[in-house]
Amino acid sequence: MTLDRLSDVSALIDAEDTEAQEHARRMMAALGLPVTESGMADTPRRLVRALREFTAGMHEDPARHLRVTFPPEAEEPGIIAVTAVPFVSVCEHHLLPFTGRANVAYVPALKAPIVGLSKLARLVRGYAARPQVQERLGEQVVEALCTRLDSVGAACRISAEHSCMTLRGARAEGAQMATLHLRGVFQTDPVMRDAFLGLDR
Ligand SMILES: Nc1nc2c(ncn2[C@@H]2O[C@H](COP(=O)(O)OP(=O)(O)OP(=O)(O)O)[C@@H](O)[C@H]2O)c(=O)[nH]1
Ligand SMILES: [Zn+2]
Repeated sequence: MTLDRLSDVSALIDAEDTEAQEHARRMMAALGLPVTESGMADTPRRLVRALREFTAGMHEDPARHLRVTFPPEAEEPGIIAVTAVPFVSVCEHHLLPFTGRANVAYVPALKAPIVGLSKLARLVRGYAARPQVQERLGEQVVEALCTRLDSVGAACRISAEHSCMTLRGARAEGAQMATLHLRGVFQTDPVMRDAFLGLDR
């Protein structure tokens, strides 16, 4: 098959997922869902595709985005941050989506290279595109900023709504999970920590 058309690519992905679609169809049937009715006949395929989309980052290294760097623009690097980065993830317990926003910051070492702004957003969204728990997501973001960049500190604050808690189970509608990960100067210097926490106020 020549992959010169989007529909060809689509067909190839579906062919690879035949087994998953069959399992999805059986699961739905076992749940008593009317999977043979015309409206739902294509639902196993859509379900598998949706899960593929939510977990597309599983086999990639999101920290690769930090490889493209620029020379520093300022003598005193200070805090470099992106706030309100939106992301979608799926909790590893239920495979149900959780959606939220992250504030991400790092402080480059003196004269250390910096990264483009979008790479911080790509980092968050890349780690989010996996079965996750929010704690690990925040941890992975600061770990990457500390180990892949020449930085003296990194921070990540996430606020997210977990549909497994808000739409089912506890049904705590509107409840948000908040996590905060601080490393380096953000941990040792209260002024830096407060500056980070005050970024979107
Ligand atoms: N700490 C943490 N917990 C999460 C996250 N996402 C989902 N959970 C929780 O994972 C837990 C799984 O608990 P279980 O008791 O095994 O699952 P459950 O029977 O579906 O529990 P309920 O959701 O209380 O109905 C639930 O309390 C979820 O709220 C996350 O990112 N971090
Ligand atoms: Zn869950």
